[in-house]
Amino acid sequence: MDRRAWASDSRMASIDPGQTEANFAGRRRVVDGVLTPSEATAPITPAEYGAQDFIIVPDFLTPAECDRLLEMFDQVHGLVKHRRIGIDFWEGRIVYMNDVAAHDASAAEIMGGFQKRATAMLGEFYALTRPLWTDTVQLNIWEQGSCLPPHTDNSNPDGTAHSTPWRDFSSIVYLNDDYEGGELYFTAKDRVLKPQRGMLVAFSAGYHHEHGVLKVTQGRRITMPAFYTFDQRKADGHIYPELNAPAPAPATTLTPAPVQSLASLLRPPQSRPAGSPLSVLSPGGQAPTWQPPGKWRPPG
Ligand SMILES: O=C(O)CCC(=O)C(=O)O
Ligand SMILES: [Fe+2]
Repeated sequence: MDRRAWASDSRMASIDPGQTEANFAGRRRVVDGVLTPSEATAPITPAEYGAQDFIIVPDFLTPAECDRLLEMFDQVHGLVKHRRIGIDFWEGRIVYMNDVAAHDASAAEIMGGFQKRATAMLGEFYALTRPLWTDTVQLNIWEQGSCLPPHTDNSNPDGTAHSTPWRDFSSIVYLNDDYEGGELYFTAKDRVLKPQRGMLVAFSAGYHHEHGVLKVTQGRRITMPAFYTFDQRKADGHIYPELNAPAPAPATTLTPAPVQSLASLLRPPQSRPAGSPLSVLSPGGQAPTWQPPGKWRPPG
């Protein structure tokens, strides 16, 4: 069964998730984070923000909210940046929402609250008819020189298996804009978006919204990305603690599976024993299962 669901007049109905020649052409324009513009390449101007088939909200967060999260990032990043997550590209660059929670519960609540707002916005904007779940919300650092080649958040260009195929939508909130470069480039549209502090961008995960981050040429770029799915099994238990409630054990179970405490769920994911069976985390098959933080797998 197709997990995805939207109204017949949804913007999604006219969005083709497959790749076209425009994707190939757009990807060829970006080499090592440097865009060689075509004659048609153009910025998305503020006057056009409301006219896109994806969400751009310039003032989603206030400057004070951005500052609070930037401060949290700086405090928590120092504590977690030496931890290995197993994905070269993202090593030392991710602060998870549960890292923030372990340090300051109220700041984590800000992240969770923003996610719920962004989820509701996606539901309304794309006239979705089934609930959408956030699978991770993070703070990311993009140091000078970093970039991200064009990609979708749920598929590899060559059709090989992707590490996060369940993702249906993505969002990014930009927490600062005191850097150079770091624009978001949409290959199929051949348009460039300049992030602004406090801005929310949210779009569908297929090739129609294939995107890359152009090279940060000066300063550091701090973002709050999140990814969404119709598949409740991938929902982040830190954002939806209600999903952690154990389901009643079936009457025939002689030795019930151990129920994981909230405190242990709040540990950073990598502190769970490698290879621990996911069924232990979701005794009733309803609670979310932890997934590796694969955001994007480099091609090949
Ligand atoms: O930071 C951005 O603007 C986009 C990041 C992104 O595409 C990703 O993390 O998958
Ligand atoms: Fe992405």
